[in-house]
Amino acid sequence: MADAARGMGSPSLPVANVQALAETCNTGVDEPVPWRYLSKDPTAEEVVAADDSACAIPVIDFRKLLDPESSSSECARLGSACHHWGFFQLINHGVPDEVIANLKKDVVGFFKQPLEAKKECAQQADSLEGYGQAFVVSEDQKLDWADMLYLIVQPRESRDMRFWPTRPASFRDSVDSYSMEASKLAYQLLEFMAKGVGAADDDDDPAASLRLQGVFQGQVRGMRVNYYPPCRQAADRVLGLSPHTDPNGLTLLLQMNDHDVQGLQVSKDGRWFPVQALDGAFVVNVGDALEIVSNGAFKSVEHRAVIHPTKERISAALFHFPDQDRMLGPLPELVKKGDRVRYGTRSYQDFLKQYFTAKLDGRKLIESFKLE
Ligand SMILES: O=C(O)CCC(=O)C(=O)O
Ligand SMILES: [Fe+2]
Repeated sequence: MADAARGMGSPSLPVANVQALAETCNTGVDEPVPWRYLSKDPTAEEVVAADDSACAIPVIDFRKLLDPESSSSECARLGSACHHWGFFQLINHGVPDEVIANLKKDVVGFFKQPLEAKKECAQQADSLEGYGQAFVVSEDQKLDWADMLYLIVQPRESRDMRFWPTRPASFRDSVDSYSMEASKLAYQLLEFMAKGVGAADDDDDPAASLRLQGVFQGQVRGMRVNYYPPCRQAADRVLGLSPHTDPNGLTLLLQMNDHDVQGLQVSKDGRWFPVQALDGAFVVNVGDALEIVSNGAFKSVEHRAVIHPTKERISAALFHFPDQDRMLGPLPELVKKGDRVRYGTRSYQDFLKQYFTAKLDGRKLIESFKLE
């Protein structure tokens, strides 16, 4: 069931461990950053000032979504955020602080271990699951300044425990609780997102919500923990994650460090908007699959991660995949009255395979779904 989401059959070419490389480069006097990591040209791009709050991605209050008094106006804000930004921050989401704190503690603890200990969870030759790097498909491709730990976390029966750390001792329990809670939240969010589309005459069309939730219910969740080491010499020339869209439906992202180190940037109108992740909030984004099923009402937007010169950053992305054994196309319930069907219908498994093997820039793959 989870093979396509594991990147099975589409492994990444082996490259250096970036945390170890960064230690050498950051401490060595004359240790240059290898050219393959110098992918960014700071003079050729526009980045909006981080402190300009008027430009920030919208903040959605989950409590207001639940409250009948405020639900419909907050749903409309949610729909608008998903359409115009493809991103929002979610506050008052109800995932217990303790569950998040335990995940953070154990994820940080995992990356603190010596390289040899982390390598006990190393990727194997046939998939992307485990500790390593992703999306390296050619020997001359530019590389990301990051390591990752990628695990299929739900449903339980699709877990491959070979890749799950045993240290810190509570790591597995923490990921189990977190992935359960966050998956429940994502399922509830989908209901409000369907309402936010306003596809039916009646905004509260339960058929649209149920249909959208049905695409994701009980399906695969993958958690990718990104470790971005600092880069003293060339922070403005390297990228932690190069511009991409997520191939799944909905992504819930948690920053593991406090707000003093930020790194996520979202593309809008040709400019990069830095995200100031709020402590305890989720950064939520729409992936390719959700853009397709919503017939473009929600946008899967390009984003990237930049690097701090002196401080590490860690984030955990929980990817919610749609049913991998079915064809993916716009849901009739989500095609607005009077609108045309804007995306084709194709095998989602083939889509994922292409995503994992081709390293297509930005929105190239999702654009290929669009009908003229
Ligand atoms: O680290 C971040 O802020 C972004 C992570 C991300 O985009 C991903 O894992 O797909
Ligand atoms: Fe992403």
